[in-house]
Amino acid sequence: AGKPKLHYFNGRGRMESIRWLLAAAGVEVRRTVNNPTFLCTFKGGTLMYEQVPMVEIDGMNLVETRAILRYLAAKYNLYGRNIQEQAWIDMYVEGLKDLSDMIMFFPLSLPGEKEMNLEYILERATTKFFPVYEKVSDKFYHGQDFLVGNRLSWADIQLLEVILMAEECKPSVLTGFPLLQEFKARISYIPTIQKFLQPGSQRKPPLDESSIESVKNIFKF
Ligand SMILES: N[C@@H](CCC(=O)N[C@@H](CS(=O)(=O)O)C(=O)NCC(=O)O)C(=O)O
Repeated sequence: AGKPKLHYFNGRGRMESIRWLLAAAGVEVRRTVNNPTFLCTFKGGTLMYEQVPMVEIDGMNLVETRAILRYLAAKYNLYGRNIQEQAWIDMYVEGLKDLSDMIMFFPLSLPGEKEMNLEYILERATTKFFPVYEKVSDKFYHGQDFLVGNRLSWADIQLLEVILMAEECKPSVLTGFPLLQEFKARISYIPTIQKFLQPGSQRKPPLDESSIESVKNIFKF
């Protein structure tokens, strides 16, 4: 089967977690189609909700970010060995989605709300979410290196992505979470992930003012 083809604008947004998962699985992608008129080129039913992200893979035009992520996690053996492990992975990735959504939409904050929103993000990250993963990490001292089933899964990849997003908000955000600091170092050195973290990979930079304008123009909001 050919390489997956990603359809999205040339920025992070909802597609970034998909790029992470494909990169961690060592899957090369065909060039991302980020032509601002792409929504129009798919009229007529081949783009289910006429929305992106859309990933062309295995003869399908997959849409809906969570559906795409689940398909890729299962396809590349990153979704647990059984339904119990899958449930643990789901609990971790859905909790992480709540935090990553806050950070993803932060650049779109109204001018007078940026400081308040950032404060809320950091408070949620350090009091609600990171303590959960720090506690889970405690088992790392019992010979386990990963969140679920003692092997790399979608949950580990998503946690690393969100840790780096939170550090972009506040570089010292992991102070007080020594096990998460070790987790970050360990997962970052997995060869496929280490390559994705190098310049020149498919990884996108945080949204800046100019890319926000282009997103608003493409999606008319
Ligand atoms: N639930 C969908 C939402 C997708 C979505 O809203 N996509 C936006 C682009 S973005 O918000 O992800 O940048 C879009 O295509 N909007 C165009 C439209 O809705 O017509 C998902 O998770 O994939």
